[in-house]
Amino acid sequence: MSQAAFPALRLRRTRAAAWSRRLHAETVVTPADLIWPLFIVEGTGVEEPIATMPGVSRWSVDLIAKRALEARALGIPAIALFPNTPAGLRTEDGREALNPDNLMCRAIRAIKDAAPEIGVLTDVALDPYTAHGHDGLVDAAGYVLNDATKAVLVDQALNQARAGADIIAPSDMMDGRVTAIRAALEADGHVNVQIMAYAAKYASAFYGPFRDAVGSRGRLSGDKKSYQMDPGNGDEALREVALDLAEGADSVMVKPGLAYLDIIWRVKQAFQVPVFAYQVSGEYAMIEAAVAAGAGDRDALVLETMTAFKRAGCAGVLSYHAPHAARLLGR
Ligand SMILES: NCC(=O)CCC(=O)O
Ligand SMILES: [Mg+2]
Repeated sequence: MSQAAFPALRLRRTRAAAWSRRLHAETVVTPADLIWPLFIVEGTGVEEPIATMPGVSRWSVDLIAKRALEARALGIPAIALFPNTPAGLRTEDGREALNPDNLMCRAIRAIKDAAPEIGVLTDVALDPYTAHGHDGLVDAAGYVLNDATKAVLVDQALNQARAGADIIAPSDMMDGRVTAIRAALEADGHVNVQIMAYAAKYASAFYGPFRDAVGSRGRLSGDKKSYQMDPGNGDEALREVALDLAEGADSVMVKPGLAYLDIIWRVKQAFQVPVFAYQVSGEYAMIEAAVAAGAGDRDALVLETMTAFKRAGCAGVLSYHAPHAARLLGR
């Protein structure tokens, strides 16, 4: 294709006026692109601020229902739930994950009562329930067992679906769990419950504040490198995504977000499926730290990062800044 040369071609011409910039925008973010992750804690009327995530709190079940109403008012289609399980209920086998009256299930029911039109995404992994802070069952040497964990995750997913979850999101990185969860959901009648697989989840340093939020930081022995991915690996991410899609995932996630835009792009180009990014706790904290230091403007940083995720190919973004972004976008 031949194109004009300067001065016939001036790329600044279409940037000169605001109306024209809007007209030529290639990427548009709306509140419908957002999923809002929320932390749940026991009690009534409880809001517990999370020190490493200024502006983010844990909420008791009654107040979580209010957040769902807030999401609805802001045009946010879905929320994601993460429980801070009381210390006394954390065990080696994480069995509280299977309790039909656990914090997660009570929160799902409260949200479905208050705002049934809001999608509820639930995390499948054992880390908020285990005494050792790992996502699965560990053997005597501290290795996270794949197949034994997978069996528990299936029961955890069913427990969530029976409470009313709309999207089951396995974040554990065990091999083969999507097949097993899909089969169990079908057999139990949950044919329209979706699976969003955390397909390419990296062993990242950006999860620190999240571990504070769910209370697993001090517990974690060792690291998660035997199940989460090496940050240097890109081809392997495509294999992870291919496997989860073949197993029946409806959508896939790349996590963390901003440092992995190339992975999002490669996944979208290779598979043309719905890809979601998780802008994780450490990314949230970085933006807030920049704002607190006077080094950046929150509104601009939030909107620019959201736009970057969409440009890279995302169908949507899980972000702790979701309500803030929705407020900005709804103006
Ligand atoms: N399974 C969910 C997460 O691990 C979230 C991590 C974060 O926000 O840092
Ligand atoms: Mg996998």
